[in-house]
Amino acid sequence: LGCNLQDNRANLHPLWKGEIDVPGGSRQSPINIRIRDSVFHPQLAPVHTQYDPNTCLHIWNNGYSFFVEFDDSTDKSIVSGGPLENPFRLKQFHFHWGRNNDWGSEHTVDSRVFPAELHLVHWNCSKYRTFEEAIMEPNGLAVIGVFLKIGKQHEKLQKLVDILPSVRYKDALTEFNYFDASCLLPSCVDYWTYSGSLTTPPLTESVTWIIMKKPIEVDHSQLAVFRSLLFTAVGEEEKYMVDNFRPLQPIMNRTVHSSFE
Ligand SMILES: CC[C@H](C)CCC(=O)Nc1ccc(S(N)(=O)=O)cc1
Ligand SMILES: [Zn+2]
Repeated sequence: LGCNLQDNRANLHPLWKGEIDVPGGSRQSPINIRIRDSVFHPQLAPVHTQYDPNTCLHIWNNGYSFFVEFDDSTDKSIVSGGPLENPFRLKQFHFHWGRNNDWGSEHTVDSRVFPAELHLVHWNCSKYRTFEEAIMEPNGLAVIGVFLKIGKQHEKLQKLVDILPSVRYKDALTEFNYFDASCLLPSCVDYWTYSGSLTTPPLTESVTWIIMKKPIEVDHSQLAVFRSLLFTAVGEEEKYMVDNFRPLQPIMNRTVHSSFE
């Protein structure tokens, strides 16, 4: 009971003026993944991504993160397998990161925090007609989460890092085409999966989360460029886009399943 008797003042997040907890929410994200509490599911096949680099459209700074958006009018870029009954279409990917390398991820693993986390956002095109419709449905979205750790430079990510200064301000948008998002996935196929929510408004409980066990490596200078972005629009008092992660939410009566033993 302690978790939802939290002092609401403690939940006021600098990014949002309102409360963080959705009153009555029973499957909110992010959560701490306790490895020893996760349940191995032998039927959980590897997740299969098939991304067409030509479906990449643009990058935009939406004031929370920067979104790399894809053309989701066809089935050219999809994720299937794993816990998913049918293919889901890639809509966008984005990241969450900290003001330094000591924190920044949304999910944690046995309370270990990573300096950043990538989210590849897909929607259930077999059941719903649009992304906007799918985000309101309990099985509408599938988000692949990938942890980032500081290590060697991620060469394929550099193409994205180099263009970030062009979306420094909130609402800036720049054309960005031909990017293969699968280069951001770790080589290890192991993952955890659980039912959760969007981690920014509208916080809807519509996400099947697929959290990859292994992180990808980026170097500190690449993350430093993420931190040069702004939450604020041109003409506003500049606020660096950092710490754009949501606090951990109560697991309530959910089970995290693993695809590996
Ligand atoms: C009015 C609704 C609008 C269309 C939704 C735009 C959108 O994409 N929101 C979104 C997506 C992913 C996450 S996360 N961080 O992966 O859980 C959080 C928020
Ligand atoms: Zn996210």
